[in-house]
Amino acid sequence: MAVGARVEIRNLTKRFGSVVAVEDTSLSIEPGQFVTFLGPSGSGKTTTLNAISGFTDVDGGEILLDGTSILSLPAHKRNIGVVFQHYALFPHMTAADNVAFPLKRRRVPKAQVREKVRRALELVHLADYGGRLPRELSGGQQQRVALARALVFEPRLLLMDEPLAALDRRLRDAMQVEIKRIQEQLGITVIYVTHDQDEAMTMSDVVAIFNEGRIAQIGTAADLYERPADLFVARFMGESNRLPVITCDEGAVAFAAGAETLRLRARNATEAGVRGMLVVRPENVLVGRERDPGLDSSLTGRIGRVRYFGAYCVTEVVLDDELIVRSRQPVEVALEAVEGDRVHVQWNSRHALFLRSGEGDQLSGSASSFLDAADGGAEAVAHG
Ligand SMILES: Nc1ncnc2c1ncn2[C@@H]1O[C@H](COP(=O)(O)OP(=O)(O)OP(=O)(O)O)[C@@H](O)[C@H]1O
Repeated sequence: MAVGARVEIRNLTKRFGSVVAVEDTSLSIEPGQFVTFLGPSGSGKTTTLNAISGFTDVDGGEILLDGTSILSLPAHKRNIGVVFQHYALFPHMTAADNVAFPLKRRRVPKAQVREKVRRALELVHLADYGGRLPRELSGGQQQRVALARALVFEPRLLLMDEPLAALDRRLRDAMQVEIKRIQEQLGITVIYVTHDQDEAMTMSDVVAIFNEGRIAQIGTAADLYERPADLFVARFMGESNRLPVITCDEGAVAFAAGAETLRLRARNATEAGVRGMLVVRPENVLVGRERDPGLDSSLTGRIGRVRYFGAYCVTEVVLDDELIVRSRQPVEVALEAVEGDRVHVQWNSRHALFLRSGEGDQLSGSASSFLDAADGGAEAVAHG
């Protein structure tokens, strides 16, 4: 059985002309870990992956596999399995011949090739499909052949670049489970690139959030969701309500609600006068006709759009200055309300996090948008 490789990236830098695709990035990956690179388009995920696989050269830094530099080795000598979004199978070769290809290139004796190909196809549940051409296989089956081909030479590290992006939702869910099963069965290290935060959250031991060629934060899905290091991570991981605020003193921020300035609690606010956002997840926001004495933070507004999703409801509350706060609650908990009803939006301050504005954040006064979803997620930011 293969055992996973340890991967060490130190101060990696890669430029394409004047574009800095990866900037001074460092990362340590433990043997057998499943690490996902998540981030917006153009943030450097693929370039980092390609630097590891050897498909791209680098301008600076070091990449070590089990303590040994691999940068001077050509891609095919690194012994790393790679799967891309587009299966890249040879169309004129059967599934079995496709899987055999890396072994033949490594001059593995014929008798061993047959046995290894059989085992690899079995691993991806395609034992009976070896004789088919790629065009005679579904998208999901082709991707499984690509996976078998990447695993057949028993690499200790597998790189996957959006391998499921071309598949439909149901097939993608099934393949996520398959990939996890295979990774756990083999014990190999996996680095996985995706745009899809659900995929990242369900599959990974560790998620690295990329932003403009750097890693903004690395941690478990729960770390990133519950303790985002900055506004970029908070916005990228899940949905969030974000209220533009300014800190007033320890544990409190000021929020301009129309003509009024309200004081809201924010445990992690320290010195006064810092601009930023108060971040509260929609699942921690309750909407009620009365103030709930158990919740220490409250704003008033009018019911906007209410959407029903079967298991839960999303209620939008429009504040006086036309900002929207969104609440997501199980249907039986959600307030039955009609558009225009006057209500309280409330939360417990232990669920509110103050995050200072960074250079890239939009903070154009109180009318700035403060509610959005991650890349490709739900809609809508500012109201009106
Ligand atoms: N071969 C190339 N030539 C020129 N610029 C490139 C090349 N490859 C990548 N870049 C640029 O480098 C930056 C990082 O690209 P990269 O493909 O690593 O991002 P990504 O996070 O993988 O994006 P996506 O999710 O869209 O694949 C981008 O600005 C991109 O335009």
